[in-house]
Order: sequence, then structure tokens, then C-alpha cells
Amino acid sequence: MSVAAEARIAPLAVSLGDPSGIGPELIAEAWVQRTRARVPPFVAIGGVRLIASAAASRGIEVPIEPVASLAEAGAVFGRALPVLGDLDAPFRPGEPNAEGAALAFSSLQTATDLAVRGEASALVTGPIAKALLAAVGFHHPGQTEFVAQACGVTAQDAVMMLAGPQLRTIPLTVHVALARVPGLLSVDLIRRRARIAAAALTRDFGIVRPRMAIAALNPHAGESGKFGDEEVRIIAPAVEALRAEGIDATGPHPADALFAPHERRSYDAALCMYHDQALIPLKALDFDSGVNVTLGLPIVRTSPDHGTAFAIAGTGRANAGATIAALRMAGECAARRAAHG
Ligand SMILES: NC(=O)c1ccc[n+]([C@@H]2O[C@H](COP(=O)([O-])OP(=O)(O)OC[C@H]3O[C@@H](n4cnc5c(N)ncnc54)[C@H](O)[C@@H]3O)[C@@H](O)[C@H]2O)c1
Ligand SMILES: N[C@H](C(=O)O)[C@H](O)COP(=O)(O)O
Repeated sequence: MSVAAEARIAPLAVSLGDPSGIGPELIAEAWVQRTRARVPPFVAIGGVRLIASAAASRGIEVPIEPVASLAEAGAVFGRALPVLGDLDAPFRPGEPNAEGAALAFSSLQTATDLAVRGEASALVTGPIAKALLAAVGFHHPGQTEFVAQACGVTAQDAVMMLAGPQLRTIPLTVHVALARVPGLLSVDLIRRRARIAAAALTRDFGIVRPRMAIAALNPHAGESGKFGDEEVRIIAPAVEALRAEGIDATGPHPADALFAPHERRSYDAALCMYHDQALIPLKALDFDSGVNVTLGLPIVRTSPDHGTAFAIAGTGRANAGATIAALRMAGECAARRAAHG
């Protein structure tokens, strides 16, 4: 998608994430790198004081301008980092507390509303600590499910995808204990999520006929039932049904070889059975440019692949690559939707 096409979209709404984590300083860093890294215009939801202090801790100077609207943010972005709203907190790196979690929640709510109302062209969420947010009334496993609900989409139909330059992976089950995974797998779940993912890869990523590789659950894809029967009972029938409806699905593939370089060339996205099966290869290959994108929503939503990294907040060691990649991917997907509907 061209820079000209992205220039025509409204600014992205960016939530702060936990104010004691690395989110606010990476917002500042992304603004500093906006021209070189071709970051589309965005507005931070709150944090005038917070972002200024977080930027100072990295040794970067960022002019910050409070704005009253998204239109104003677009006009300001070239000369200053626009901030909308008066949410704020002092910067206490590595010292998360309930007040900060409440601020992160409010910023997320406002940013999501702006995207749902169509005022922002996309939503980019900063990293939050799920346990801390739960303590202040956030009753969702993660931001994915919160955003889905705000869009009127069931959590089942909001599909998490991790995307980097070398790989795209989709965890079929996400924030659940590993012991529960086999009981959650079904032909219907695989088909439903694979369909949503295939449609989104076409609509948002321009891949005309996405190739979906479906991973096995057990070692050696179960070795003909010797090490587990989920492949025979669930995954193979799901692949067959997907192929019958015209989706280019293959599998079940033994997961140990699926992410080898020669295998990665054979598919556009790997559908994985559980969180770490999908996220370990992605983060091993593309940690500093990995994006968490939610497929199947009426809005575009992305996030950096990393978490709050409290231990390095304010030290200047946090890499801004994944935040920049999340902003760029959100801008590209929004521009593609604006161009093609
Ligand atoms: N996008 C999100 O909202 C998101 C994603 C993952 C984890 N989390 C949350 O973050 C918290 C911490 O989780 P975690 O420790 O498993 O993951 P983490 O990504 O915060 O940290 C994992 C490791 O990577 C390092 N790291 C992370 N981001 C980095 C960056 N940009 N540059 C350099 N190093 C970086 C950290 O210092 C740490 O060593 C948890 O509460 C979890 O719920 C949030
Ligand atoms: N599992 C995700 C990751 O590590 O990137 C992460 O926890 C974010 O999930 P939400 O976007 O649903 O908060």
C-alpha cells in the first residue's frame, strides 16, 4: 500500500498500555522515527506528562501537543506527537499499580470507541498486564476479546494472528491452560477460525488465495494414533472440510518441522493448536518486528507482539521495532480497506 494511500486515512488511535511498562516510551520513539520508518499519522489516547517523562528516560525529546479531535491530530502529527484527552499519570517505570492499570483500561476504552465510531482509521493497543487489569474490572482474557465485544463480535470469531516478516501464525486456542487445549479443539472451531483467517488475509493483506497450513497437536502428528488421536478425529476431518469448501488448507502438519525455512515458503499462515505453538516460532524469528493483529473485526486492530517488559521500562533498552511494525501494519490494512471496502 502506498504512502499516498495511507496519507488519505484518518489517524490511528493508540492506547498507552500500562504506564509503568515500555508502551509510553515506544509511542514516543515511534513518533521520532515516523519519517524514516514511514509510520502513518497516529494519536495517543492520554499521557501528555507520562509520554514526556518516558521519552526523557530514553534520552529523546518529543514535542507533544494536546488535541481536541482526530482531524486536529492529523494536522499536528508532522510537527508534534498529538495526544487526545486528559488521562495521565506520573511515569514510574517498573512499578505497576492499580491506578496505572485503571489508566491503561480507560485509554484502551477510548481508543477502541474512536475506532468503532470510525473516527480513527484503526486501533493500535499498547501492552497491558492482564492480571493487573483483571484487578480493576477488566473481565476478559486479553485485549482481543475486549475489542471483539466492543465491536459486537463474539470472542470465538475474533482471531488472533501474530505476523512478522518471516512468518504468520494463528493460535487456535489462546489464553487457556495447556491442559485444557485438547478438550477445546473441534472440527467446528478449526473450520470457523480458518475461514475467518482466510477471508481476512485476502481483505486486509491482499493475498488472493491464502494457503493455510494446519498444525498437528501431538508429536509426529500423532504417529497414526499412537501418540494421540486428535489428528485423526478432529484436525484431518477439519482440513478435508475446509478443502471441500474451497479453502487452500493442508495438514495436519507435524509442528516440529512446520516452521523450518523450506516449510515456511509453502504457506501464508500456520494455524496452530495452542498459544505457545504459534507464538514461540514467531517470537524466535521476528520478536522485534512481530505484530499481534485481530482478524475478523469490523475495525483494524494491531498491537506489538511483546508485553509490558516492566524490568526494562525507562532504561532505554526497549526496542521500538514491534510498535512501529504494528502502526505500519494498521495503516496498511486500513488503507487497503478504504480502497477496496
Ligand atoms: N500486547 C500485549 O498486551 C501483551 C503481549 C504479551 C504479554 N503481555 C503482558 O505483559 C506482561 C509481561 O509478559 P512477559 O514477561 O511474558 O512478556 P514481555 O514481552 O513483557 O517480556 C518478555 C521478555 O522480552 C523482553 N522484551 C519485551 N519487549 C521488549 C522490547 N520491545 N525490547 C526489548 N526487550 C523486550 C523483556 O524484557 C523480557 O525479557 C504480562 O502481564 C502479560 O500479560 C501483554
Ligand atoms: N498472547 C499475546 C502475545 O503474547 O502477543 C498477548 O498476550 C496479547 O493478547 P491480547 O492482544 O489479546 O491482549
